[in-house]
Amino acid sequence: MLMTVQDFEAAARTRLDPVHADFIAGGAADEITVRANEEAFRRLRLLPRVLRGSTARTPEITLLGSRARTPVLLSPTAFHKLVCSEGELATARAAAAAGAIMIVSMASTVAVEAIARAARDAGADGDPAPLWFQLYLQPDLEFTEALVRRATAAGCAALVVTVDSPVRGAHERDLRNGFLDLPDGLRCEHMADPRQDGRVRPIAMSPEISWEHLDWLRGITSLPILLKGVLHPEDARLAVRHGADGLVLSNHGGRQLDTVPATIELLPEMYAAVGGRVPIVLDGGVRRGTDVVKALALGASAVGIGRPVMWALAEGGEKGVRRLLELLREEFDQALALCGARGVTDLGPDLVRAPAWGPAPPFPGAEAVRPDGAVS
Ligand SMILES: Cc1cc2nc3c(=O)[nH]c(=O)nc-3n(C[C@H](O)[C@H](O)[C@H](O)COP(=O)(O)O)c2cc1C
Ligand SMILES: CCCCCCC(=O)C(=O)O
Repeated sequence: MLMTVQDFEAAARTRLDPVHADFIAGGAADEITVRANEEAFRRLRLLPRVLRGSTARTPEITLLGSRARTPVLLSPTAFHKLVCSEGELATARAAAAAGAIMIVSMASTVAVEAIARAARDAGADGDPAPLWFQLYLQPDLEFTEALVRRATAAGCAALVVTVDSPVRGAHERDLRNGFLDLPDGLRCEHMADPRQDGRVRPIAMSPEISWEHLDWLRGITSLPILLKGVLHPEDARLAVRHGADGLVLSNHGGRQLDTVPATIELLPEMYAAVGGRVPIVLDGGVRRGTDVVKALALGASAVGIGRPVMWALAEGGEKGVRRLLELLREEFDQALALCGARGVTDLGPDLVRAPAWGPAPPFPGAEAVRPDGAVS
């Protein structure tokens, strides 16, 4: 029985080609950050309030003009057809049914126009949350602009610009497995270049990209822009100054620079840096409803999930992703109730306890300073 995100991971592993399972689960280099993301959530403790007389609870949020029935977003993940023949169409239908914002990856294996149609059709009797579109800014600005226009025309309500990828992270599992390209028959639909008879270009991850490119993007679109992958508080301040409307506090699920901190550990500092001026979406290691509560309590406006969506899609296609989103909603609702909260606005940092780090051990050979300041 599929009761937890972990169950989805185990079930997906039995269905997936092991090379593809590694592509999804893997991260950069020693995968220290991959593990850190989940471990950091596990280390945090919740301190609930009692006797609050709360009855109706609502998980709803409005984020940069997008209304959603859950604070759990689908972070952008590439190549859904690798794990399910319907690919992003299945994911979009499930997200629409759950009223969850789906961030379409620029590296999707279905075009954004078709994804948007699937979401609209699936959400017809409900209230589908809008799609957002993720972008790697390409040095070829004409191509980038055309893609922004396409996503906008398809109805995407925000742009999520991934900024943590001046080069690709060292995905050592993929290198060992020889997984260097999509299998025949699959392609990144958005990289087909109309100026070159539909030839599919590689996605450029370019160290040339700078704040000037963001300024350029700000000038060509009125959609809200979120920057995904800002980790340094000074960059968060710069992002606000350059007109970003939101941040996705993300370390790319540990797939770019290994050994960066867990995102949940960085959240209080990032929240302080932006001072509530723009919303923060956090992703990386969110696996439980209690993780959602912890992130929102520490200042996130919403959270994103990456790998769990791929596992659910591999396990059960559209139905699998629907079940995943439902189980996270149930867990989140139960955690809210147990915290004595009615909704996201009742959550604050007073509900979270972090373990004390304790004093760092002295460097080998360094003089030890005693608590009274004396040097031994
Ligand atoms: C298989 C896979 C593909 C991904 N593709 C993209 C992508 O195309 N663009 C992007 O910005 N991030 C991508 N990411 C990163 C996710 O958006 C997200 O930051 C990360 O998965 C969150 O961590 P989690 O997997 O622990 O939930 C990908 C992650 C995975 C696992
Ligand atoms: C060269 C294609 C890269 C697609 C982007 C996928 C991604 O971000 C990942 O983490 O994997």
